[in-house]
Amino acid sequence: MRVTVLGAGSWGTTVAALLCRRDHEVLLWARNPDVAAEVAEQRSNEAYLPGSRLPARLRATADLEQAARHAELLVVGVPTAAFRETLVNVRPHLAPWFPVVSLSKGLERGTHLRMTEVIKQVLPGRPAAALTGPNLAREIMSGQAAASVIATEDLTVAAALQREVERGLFRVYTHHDVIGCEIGGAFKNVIAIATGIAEGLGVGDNTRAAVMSRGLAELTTLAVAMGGEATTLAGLAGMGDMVATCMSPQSRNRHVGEQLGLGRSLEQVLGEMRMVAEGVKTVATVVELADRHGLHMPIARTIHDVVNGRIRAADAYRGLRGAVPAGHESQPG
Ligand SMILES: NC(=O)C1=CN([C@@H]2O[C@H](COP(=O)(O)OP(=O)(O)OC[C@H]3O[C@@H](n4cnc5c(N)ncnc54)[C@H](O)[C@@H]3O)[C@@H](O)[C@H]2O)C=CC1
Ligand SMILES: O=C(CO)COP(=O)(O)O
Repeated sequence: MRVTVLGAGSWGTTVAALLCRRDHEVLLWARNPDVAAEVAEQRSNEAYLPGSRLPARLRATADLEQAARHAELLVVGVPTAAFRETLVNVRPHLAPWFPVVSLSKGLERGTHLRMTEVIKQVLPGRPAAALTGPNLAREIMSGQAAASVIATEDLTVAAALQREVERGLFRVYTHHDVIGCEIGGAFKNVIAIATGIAEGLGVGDNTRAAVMSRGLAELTTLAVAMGGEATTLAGLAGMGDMVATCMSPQSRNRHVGEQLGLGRSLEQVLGEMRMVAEGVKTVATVVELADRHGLHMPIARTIHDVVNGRIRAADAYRGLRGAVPAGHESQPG
């Protein structure tokens, strides 16, 4: 099958390399022509996957029209801020009907839409799916075992996509709860910033575990309010991804939080990063959705205040002590 992957960052490039191992004809689109040339000619993408050797059969281009015309399956891995614009630009050149898979973990600013909803708006009539789970790109690129979820309402489509993506130690499960899976993937980035702050402030493991557990309660509450299922958030797309992102020094969101916890400014931290930390933007949408649904979300609201400079990270830590548990636990005094 001819597969086009849009976005030659760490995750888009990794998924493109994975798909080559499935014997697909994969074309990777990079916005930056230098990155496309490096992938095509040197078999590397040093800015995003330093030290990794890419498959010889992986092709790359900076020509979006060529990338769109190649596709019999479209995989979109640009940051969420560029997601709609990228789809609008490929739309005139796509053949009809084939499915579109989102790799991106975030929510659209302003509209509050999930990425599969953006796909359905811009490319109506096509099956839209999300590939999500605890999938730190560098580990998967180096061939370590990992599990992921392909989420789409139609399980026949999900099973077909599972067959196209799964390979070797990269195990793919199907899921019908697209809302739960996408909210989990987007919201865990916010909780990773919170655990990063805790890390930077030098707190203990108990505290980080508390932030993660209460964070899981928040993302479950929001997903259910939006029509998702609570059990989804207990799986790979919720707890699994949250644990990987909150614990791993490879996570960009956790890194942002850690640097804030060390007393640095958001501008400084983001200014030094070439890669995206989606949680920084997602948190505003999460708070707006919490307001719309009347949900108490102390961790998300606190991180929102930090990101907007209303409170310092050190004060956020004190604020996080007020995190109100959901379910059977009662509020601490
Ligand atoms: N890196 C990872 O381990 C994982 C990332 N993701 C998600 O995948 C998405 C992409 O992340 P990464 O590849 O890690 O990001 P990255 O920061 O490594 O790369 C982003 C890529 O998008 C390109 N880009 C940025 N703005 C653009 C625009 N306006 N138009 C077109 N291209 C643009 C950049 O040039 C770069 O090639 C994010 O939503 C992220 O949350 C999901 C799972 C794992
Ligand atoms: O989504 C990810 C792992 O599943 C990657 O997390 P970061 O974007 O924080 O690096």
